[in-house]
Amino acid sequence: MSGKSLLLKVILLGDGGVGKSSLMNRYVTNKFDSQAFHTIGVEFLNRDLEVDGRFVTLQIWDTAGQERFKSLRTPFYRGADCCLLTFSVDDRQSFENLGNWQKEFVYYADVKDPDHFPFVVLGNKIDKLDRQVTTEEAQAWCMENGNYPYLETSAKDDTNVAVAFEEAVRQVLAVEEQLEHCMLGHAVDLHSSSKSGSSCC
Ligand SMILES: Nc1nc2c(ncn2[C@@H]2O[C@H](COP(=O)(O)OP(=O)(O)OP(=O)(O)O)[C@@H](O)[C@H]2O)c(=O)[nH]1
Ligand SMILES: [Mg+2]
Repeated sequence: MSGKSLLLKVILLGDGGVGKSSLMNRYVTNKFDSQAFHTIGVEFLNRDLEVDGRFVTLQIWDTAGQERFKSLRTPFYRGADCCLLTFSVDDRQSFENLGNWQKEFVYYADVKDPDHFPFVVLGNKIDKLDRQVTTEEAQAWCMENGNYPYLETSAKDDTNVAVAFEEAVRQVLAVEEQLEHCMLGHAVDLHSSSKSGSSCC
């Protein structure tokens, strides 16, 4: 892989047991453990990938979703480029907690511009038959809370797992391109005599 790889930090958040560790392990090691233990604190794994011609090293941070580990996970939110808000489609409470996870992230990561931060929402365990959250409800939540991309995954069956992490990279690159575009706009403005130029950021 090229030495010009971009390092991106993505963080997986969501209730205990929704499958964050399973998604990370499926993506990085292509393994699934049906008896996985709860995470304590945080763990991270790297994977190199290419998205739309850009070489990226994805540093995936997997956090402990159980409430008792809050103080162990929150110090690691800073510097994240993307946040994957994860719930399990067979666990309604985990879906209803998405807003709390979003708020916890924004607060502890000290996100300056939450409206433009790249969040991606994952509904995991779609292999399960006893669904408690419909695709439409999840899509509606994403639309109302920041127009976030929504993907349904199964770490068990390896459904959409790579697609989800690639979408995270796309979201980060899109924000980056927007910023570059704005900076270019300002640079042009500096040399422009027009005072009515519009700005995008
Ligand atoms: N059927 C099914 N089970 C899954 C899937 N993903 C994870 N699991 C199972 O759900 C349980 C919890 O998965 P974990 O990956 O440990 O969940 P977690 O979100 O990391 O939980 P914490 O570390 O406590 O925050 C384990 O028994 C997994 O095997 C999935 O896509 N389908
Ligand atoms: Mg875990």
